[in-house]
Amino acid sequence: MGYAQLVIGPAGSGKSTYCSSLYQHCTAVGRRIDIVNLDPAAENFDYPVSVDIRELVNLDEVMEDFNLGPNGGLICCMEFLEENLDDWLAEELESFMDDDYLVFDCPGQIELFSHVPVLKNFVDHLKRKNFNVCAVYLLDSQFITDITKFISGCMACLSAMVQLELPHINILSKMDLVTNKKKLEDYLNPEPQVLLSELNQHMAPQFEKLNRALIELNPFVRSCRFNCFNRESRGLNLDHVMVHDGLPLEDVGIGGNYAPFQIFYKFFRSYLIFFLTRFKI
Ligand SMILES: Nc1nc2c(ncn2[C@@H]2O[C@H](COP(=O)(O)OP(=O)(O)OP(=O)(O)O)[C@@H](O)[C@H]2O)c(=O)[nH]1
Ligand SMILES: [Mg+2]
Repeated sequence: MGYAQLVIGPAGSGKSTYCSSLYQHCTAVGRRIDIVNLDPAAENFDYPVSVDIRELVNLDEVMEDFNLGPNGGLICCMEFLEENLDDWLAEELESFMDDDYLVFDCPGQIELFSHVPVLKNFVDHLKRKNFNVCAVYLLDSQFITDITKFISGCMACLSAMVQLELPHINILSKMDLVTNKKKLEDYLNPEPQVLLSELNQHMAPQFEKLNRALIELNPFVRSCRFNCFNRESRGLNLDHVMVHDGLPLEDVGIGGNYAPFQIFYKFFRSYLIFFLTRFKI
């Protein structure tokens, strides 16, 4: 059985920097990891790249050939990767041993973990190849400067969790940039009622019912738990995020059973759509 970590999160959230810190950490403790670049648009790396999607597909050529912009081009590249899972990727993965630990540095297009099924199919492929996979979701610490930003960041995390159905670890990145550390605890393991009252304070009264429904959604509140990280890796023991090789994942994120999440998520989505159409927001 091999081990894999999918590093995801919005554009610029610090995924590649995190991969590089993880690489340095593992080198320092004498543990081997291999980093796979899955971002066809990436140019510079602070870590040695073991497998590179750019050897399979070239973003500039795709944009030119199909007359696409950078985001459309990237999705097209990822779909090409999906078509080549059984040959190109399978061949690349063959060289890794049973106990190897792979870290996938993913592109930041939010579509990839909201509704485009490419990453999900990619994960399923890894599982079929006997990899034990977890997702590490990075969210920029600027999301905690304001409760409404924080909630939208958490909803994006939840969307990735529900899509990928993987053991999931949330990490707030760039913690060195947080100036007001006083309220940090409130965000790392938030109390639902505190979130609710802050949301109500920051939003117009017509949102109160929606805010309550959101906070009462237990899985949603659970998705709001975060670890901290900055590029000097202070504040997060990086061993913690590699814990899924053998230890119970429930300790670090959400465990394997996603059925309740999906039911809640679907319920919440219909509630949101109903609310938005009913009140013409
Ligand atoms: N201050 C500070 N800046 C950081 C930290 N981590 C990353 N950055 C900066 O944030 C920017 C984006 O970092 P990347 O690691 O390239 O982010 P990414 O998520 O890989 O970006 P994409 O691949 O383009 O989606 C860079 O300028 C980094 O130097 C951190 O811990 N602290
Ligand atoms: Mg990157």
